[in-house]
Amino acid sequence: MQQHDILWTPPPALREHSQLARYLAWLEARGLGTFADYQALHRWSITELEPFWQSVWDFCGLRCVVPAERVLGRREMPGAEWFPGMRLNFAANLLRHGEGEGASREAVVCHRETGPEARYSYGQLRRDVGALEAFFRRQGIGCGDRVAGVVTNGYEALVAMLAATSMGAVWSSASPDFGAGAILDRFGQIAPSALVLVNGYGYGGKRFDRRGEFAAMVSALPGLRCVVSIRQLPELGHIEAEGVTGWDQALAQGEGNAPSFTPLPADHPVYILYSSGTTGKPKCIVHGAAGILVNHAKELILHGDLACGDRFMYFTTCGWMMWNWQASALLAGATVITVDGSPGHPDLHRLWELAVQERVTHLGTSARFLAGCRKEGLAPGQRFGLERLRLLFSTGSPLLPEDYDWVYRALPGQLLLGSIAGGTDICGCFVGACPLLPVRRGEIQCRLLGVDAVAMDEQGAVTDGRGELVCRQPLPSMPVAFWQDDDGQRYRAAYFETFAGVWAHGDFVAFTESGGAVIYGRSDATLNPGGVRIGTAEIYRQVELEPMVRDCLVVGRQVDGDVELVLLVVPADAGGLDEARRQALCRRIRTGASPRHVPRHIVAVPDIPYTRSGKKVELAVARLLNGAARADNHDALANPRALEQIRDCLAQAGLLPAAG
Ligand SMILES: CC(=O)CC(=O)O
Repeated sequence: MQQHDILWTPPPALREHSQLARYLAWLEARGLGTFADYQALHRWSITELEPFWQSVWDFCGLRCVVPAERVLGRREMPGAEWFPGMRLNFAANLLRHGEGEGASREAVVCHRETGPEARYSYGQLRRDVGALEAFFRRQGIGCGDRVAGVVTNGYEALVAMLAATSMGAVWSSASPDFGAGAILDRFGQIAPSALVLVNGYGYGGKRFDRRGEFAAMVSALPGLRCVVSIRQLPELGHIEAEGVTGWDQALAQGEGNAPSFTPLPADHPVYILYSSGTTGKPKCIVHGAAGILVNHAKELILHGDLACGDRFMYFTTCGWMMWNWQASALLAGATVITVDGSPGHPDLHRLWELAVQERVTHLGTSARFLAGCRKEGLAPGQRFGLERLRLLFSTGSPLLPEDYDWVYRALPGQLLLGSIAGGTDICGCFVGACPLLPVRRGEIQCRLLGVDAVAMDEQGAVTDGRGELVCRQPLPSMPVAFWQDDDGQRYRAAYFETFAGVWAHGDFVAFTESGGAVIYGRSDATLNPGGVRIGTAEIYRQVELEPMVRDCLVVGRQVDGDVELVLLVVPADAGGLDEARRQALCRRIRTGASPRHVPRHIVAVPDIPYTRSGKKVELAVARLLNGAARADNHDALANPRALEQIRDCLAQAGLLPAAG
């Protein structure tokens, strides 16, 4: 199989009846345009930004109380002004399908490691949102306050977010497996007035009691006016701290109240998300209501072909923006199936089994999970059928061509594999899935509608080759601000310093002739041996195919004004890394990529460090290798010990600079 070979073509049913096909007919019927193909539609969407985004709003039936005076006021970046004059409520839009007969439709199904599954209708969800909002208001929480959650991916997290955003409070969440330090690094900056907390969580068949640490954390957040505690571990009591109310009690106190759905300006903050914070305190990224709504409607309804009656399950934690994305599936009237704990417990079949049991139509996971399934030789299609699955999303890191092959070998051929990429910064995607385009091996299908993305070389010229992923025009879901960044200096520094006036995302990318995209890794981790720019994913693509390798990471070591590549490898077995294996790895890299990609050093290590949302931590290792005394923020890592182990291995290999 070659890179870019077609693995899937849209069947006639999608070409005629998908939401995107209906949208095309809708545009034509309204005289907005007739488009021969997706590329023509995309061109229109970036040349006519205002009619395009208005058409998404209208086609998806989004609601506002006062319409906008126009779609775009100021259009310069940073600072583009979306939907000036509009007044709307975010939660009202997510719950709009729960009205009238919609009340009985299933809204949320929760699968937990720590208890039986639970099902909730849209009617129940609305009632609980109204009750929790009323409870919050009685505690003096209101518009503009921050409501923070340390919660698992389940029903309570959705209720709390909707209750907060219904009254105009800002929702921000972390996952309970974060260390208390990592949570305080985040919430300590935004000073929440309310905190919703679990007493512990289950992961991989084990139960983790977090009451002691979380009680201490409550004391370290002085602005709190109320704390709601969830007995995620039902055999344990609530967190013992001042002002704690149990979840059921809080709902009982507010029972009988409907959500207020307070109308607010388009840029009113709804979410605060965080950068990974591996090299310092996480940045607090503030997202606005209308921007998230219209962008998620586009991504989920048009690109994801999600509709009322569909069943949507994304494996995520509340510490990753894919949770916020998943919540927006309610916008389409879909049923959201939440899963907590480990995707690999009791084994890697868990997600596939749940997908069958819950008749899931849209399943989302990470490239790492799919690679794990390939390596284990799973064949979920043969084992479970999975005929209802229409779309499989993958993100978190670039999906290997071999994993495209695995998907179309091991899963039913009808499904669209939607590799998507963007991130926390836009709480969405620049490139991703399209039901009207073929899926090509190793390639993300397209630039999304309304996204004017190109690759730029280091001089700021658009290139057909590999370059920095930039977005040349504003997107509604670009952040409205960073928290406590009144002059916008940190915001500008994060995206607008590489090239003036355009958003540089920090990914290293190439767009293909057919309009698809291949991501080669983070651009700040690109390697420059002999002046040739190499994306880290180009090397992972080769190395991770070797059965002898369980995991790997590559970084550049500065030597005499040049860079030499250092490959860290976690061997898959007790065989370690002898000379024959090293040579085999080098051979594969040389033939699969190029001689330039071959590492100068290969070092065996016990583990590779990951962020809490599952990304390899290249920068912290590079800093270590190039003389930083210590990585800045161990709390940001899922497995901080890995960094210490790597330091020891690098020292043993004589690769660390002499102290002093
Ligand atoms: C959509 C994404 O890009 C998600 C991520 O990888 O963080």
